[in-house]
Amino acid sequence: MENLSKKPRKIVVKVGSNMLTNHKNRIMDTVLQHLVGQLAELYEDNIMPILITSGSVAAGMEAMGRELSIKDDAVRRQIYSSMGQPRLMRHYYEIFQQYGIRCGQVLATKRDFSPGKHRENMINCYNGLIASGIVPIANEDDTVSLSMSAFSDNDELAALVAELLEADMLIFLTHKDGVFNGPPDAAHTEVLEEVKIDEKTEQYIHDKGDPKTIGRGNMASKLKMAKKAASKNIAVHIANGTTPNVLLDIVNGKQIGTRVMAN
Ligand SMILES: Nc1ncnc2c1ncn2[C@@H]1O[C@H](COP(=O)(O)OP(=O)(O)O)[C@@H](O)[C@H]1O
Ligand SMILES: N[C@@H](CCC(=O)OP(=O)(O)O)C(=O)O
Repeated sequence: MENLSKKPRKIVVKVGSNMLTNHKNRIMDTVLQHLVGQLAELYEDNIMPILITSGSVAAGMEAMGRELSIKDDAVRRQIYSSMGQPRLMRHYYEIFQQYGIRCGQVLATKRDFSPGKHRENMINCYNGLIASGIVPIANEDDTVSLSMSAFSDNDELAALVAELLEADMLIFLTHKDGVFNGPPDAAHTEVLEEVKIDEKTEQYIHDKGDPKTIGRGNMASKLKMAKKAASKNIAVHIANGTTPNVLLDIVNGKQIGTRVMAN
């Protein structure tokens, strides 16, 4: 069992689209309530959560349906995320408000992390929010991201933010219980408790994610980004976001999901 000698003060939590949506691709308010309830508990314990959330495209599809007259896939994503992002934020804003906690939105493209003025600007923004007691909620700015300035997915955004802020912990919450040693839904496979950064993890990846789903990442990208952050001495975990109290249990050192560790 992990034994944290002191509790982390800054935790980046990344939430994937598949965890937030049901099989009809509708955002599940109960999942958001459970998530924000735990973030609020951390906040009250003087641990600042920084939330990286996917789900804008899903929230846009929920409102528009899939029947857009526009056929270009890139433009369709722009339209869905443009409509969906404020809907997603409304959910978060209202739930955080129930706990008396303020939250603010940070949308970024990869250019915002390039060294120099952009990066400084990003750091100032996060530090300003954190110093003001406002929980940052980040997503990729899908409406303006061009492929050359796009993150591979929000797993990359989460790792970059964790590094940028020198976070103590990075937690990827997804809809699987962690990294499995084979196809996650097969009877004989189980969750790996630990993965080391120099371990050959390709062998564990069963597929590249379901192309029909609305997210963009997959377990391969999560592992790559998890290893990158772990190599910078950030404690990294991958776990199922719908497991009761998963965040609080991880922070309190309980073995849950997969921990990605430096060697
Ligand atoms: N070894 C593995 N362990 C866990 N999940 C895996 C593995 N190999 C492939 N996957 C797939 O990776 C997907 C998780 O990534 P994804 O759906 O993109 O999550 P998110 O929306 O949280 O970013 C799951 O659908 C799962 O089927
Ligand atoms: N930025 C997109 C999500 C992109 C993404 O990385 O999705 P996911 O693989 O579900 O974390 C959105 O808000 O819909």
